[in-house]
Amino acid sequence: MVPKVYVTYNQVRQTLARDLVTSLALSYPSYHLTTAPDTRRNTDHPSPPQVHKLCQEAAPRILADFAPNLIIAIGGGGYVPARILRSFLKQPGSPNIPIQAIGLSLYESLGTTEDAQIEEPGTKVTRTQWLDLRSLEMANLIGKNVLIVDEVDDTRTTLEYAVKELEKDVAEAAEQAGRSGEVVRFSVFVLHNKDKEKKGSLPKSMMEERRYLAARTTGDVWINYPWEATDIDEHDKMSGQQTKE
Ligand SMILES: O=P(O)(O)OC[C@H]1O[C@H](OP(=O)(O)OP(=O)(O)O)[C@H](O)[C@@H]1O
Ligand SMILES: Nc1nc2[nH]cnc2c(=O)[nH]1
Repeated sequence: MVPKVYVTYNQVRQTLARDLVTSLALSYPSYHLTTAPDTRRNTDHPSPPQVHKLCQEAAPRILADFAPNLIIAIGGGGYVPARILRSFLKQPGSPNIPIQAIGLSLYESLGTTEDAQIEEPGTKVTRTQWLDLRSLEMANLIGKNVLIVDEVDDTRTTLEYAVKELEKDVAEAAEQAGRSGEVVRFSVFVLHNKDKEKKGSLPKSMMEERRYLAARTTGDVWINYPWEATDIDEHDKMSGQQTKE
């Protein structure tokens, strides 16, 4: 059998860039030419057990400090971490913490980059699903603790939108119920927070009261989560390579 050799688009791009710089350097010897650092070159491939363990590790702090009565998962990326987390937050003798979902979308694969896995941020957050805050169950939330879960905090645009809009809607619902003095205490959990300049921001009180928790802080790398993989064996291979590196 002929062995398969995998060459990624990034390797091809890097090789072409290096060759171009070499030939330009020959033509323009008095210039110092070099390839610019490619911040998008790096990708991360957390494995399913790694994702599981990030949730497990965060659960005691979430229970102790946030004590959530409800989890709101930001779909699609927040669904899986929220569900895993629920198992670790389950207390003997108490029911599971319910999960509600909101659907927000900022990133799309436009198919314009060479690396089809890396998506481009859009310019605005689109609501694809929202909560009915006038419902009886939601009215029960007034005065309670709500944990918002997403998988990644990149530019923070999505989280800013989610927190702002939820706070606004909950305040309206509380007013309508004649309970405007009672607030909902929102906290945030993400698997990964990228250490970069953020476009969005979260309420000062949330940060000061440490109601924001990221299981890991990473560089500005594109993270390929296992639930997005269309070839899980390939994803598994990439995770394995990273673990060895
Ligand atoms: O910090 P930000 O720059 O806002 O990016 C983070 C958001 O981007 C992704 O969502 P996406 O818009 O891709 O939707 P999806 O979860 O349905 O894929 C991810 O799930 C976060 O919600
Ligand atoms: N899957 C994934 N979605 C994102 N949305 C914003 N940043 C990321 C990322 O690094 N990975």
